[in-house]
Amino acid sequence: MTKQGLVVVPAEDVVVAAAGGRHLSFPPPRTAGDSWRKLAAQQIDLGAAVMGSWLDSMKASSPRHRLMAPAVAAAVVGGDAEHDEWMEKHPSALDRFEAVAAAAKGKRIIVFLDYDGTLSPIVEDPDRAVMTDEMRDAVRGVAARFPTAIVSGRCRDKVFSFVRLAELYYAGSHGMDIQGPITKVTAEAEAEEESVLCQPAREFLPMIGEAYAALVAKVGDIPGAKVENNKFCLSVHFRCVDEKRWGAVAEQVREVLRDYPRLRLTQGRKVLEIRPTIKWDKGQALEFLLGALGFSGEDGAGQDGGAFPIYIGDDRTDEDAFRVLRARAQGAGILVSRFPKDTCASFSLRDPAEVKEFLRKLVTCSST
Ligand SMILES: O=P(O)(O)OC[C@H]1O[C@H](O[C@H]2O[C@H](CO)[C@@H](O)[C@H](O)[C@H]2O)[C@H](O)[C@@H](O)[C@@H]1O
Repeated sequence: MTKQGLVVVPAEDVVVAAAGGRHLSFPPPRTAGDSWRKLAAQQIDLGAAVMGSWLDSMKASSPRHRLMAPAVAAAVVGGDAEHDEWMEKHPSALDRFEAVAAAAKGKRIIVFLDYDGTLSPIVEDPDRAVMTDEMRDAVRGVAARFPTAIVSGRCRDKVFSFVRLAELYYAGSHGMDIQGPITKVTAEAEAEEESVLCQPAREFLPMIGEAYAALVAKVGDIPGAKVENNKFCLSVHFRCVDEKRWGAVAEQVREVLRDYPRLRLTQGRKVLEIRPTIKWDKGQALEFLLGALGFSGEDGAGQDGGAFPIYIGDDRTDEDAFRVLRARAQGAGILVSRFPKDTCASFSLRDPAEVKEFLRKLVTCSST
């Protein structure tokens, strides 16, 4: 974006010049230093030095928007060399499309799509994160050819109201609420439950409801703060809160969590996420869905020549799914990001517009 000779750089999404694709191996090598181990520490520490670490974590993942000239922007993120190096490890999935298609040949492609920041751009108001008709067409096209799932932190009904495609699988609440495609039969009210495939955190529903009420009461007075009920998890948004008051948000959330030791905190893009302590995340949801589609097991063996899962996501919570793909040495994890980030994904795309282009290419290549 250009404004009076300056580049408006959301530092959360610091932009550096895109490097061309000049990458050879498939999948590309893992980020140096196994930085995914650091990502495993994404659960925010509730122990000593809690407030400092919460706030540091909130700031580190959500730097302020800044106005910068391109050269300054490059300097801030370590210059083009750092970006080039990162792009070598996580090349553009568009530039490497042929390599991805070749690796998938003879296998069953299964597509997993995160919602916010992947199918819709990040916006200030979570209720307005709509998807364009063009994106919907692209997803519809993919779903007509390959099993396709939306895997989102949002509650399943909410994300369905944005996507509005009955033929997809939906894994809402960070994978804790999985539903299969809605058919004519399951569309009938009483049969809807039959399309629910997995809800491992059901027993937490009353507790989540209580914690939601407590959070609304606690952070409701902080201007800009917003609590979103995602059914099996909760989001406390601080995107619109003055940075000086982020500490107050963290403090209030911590107070509520003190009363609920069976709930834990993770962090997304300018959002604190409260969820049950069960070992279930987007990675487990990915494994569950692969199994439901007949591709369980480490080698992804099953029908046809095995599975080739493609997972596209932009957030820390998507790393759980990228890690599963790495561990299974299967498919392709694609991070949506404009700038270098620690990730277990093999490839990258810059933004939802590139995601749309990638999905369209998948459709075209499967039709030829
Ligand atoms: O797993 P996702 O589908 O990516 O959901 C993660 C969270 O996304 C939403 O929040 C994010 O997007 C909002 C709209 O662009 C933005 O305002 C917010 O700052 C982002 O964190 C959603 O509202 C959350 O409930 C999800 O957990």
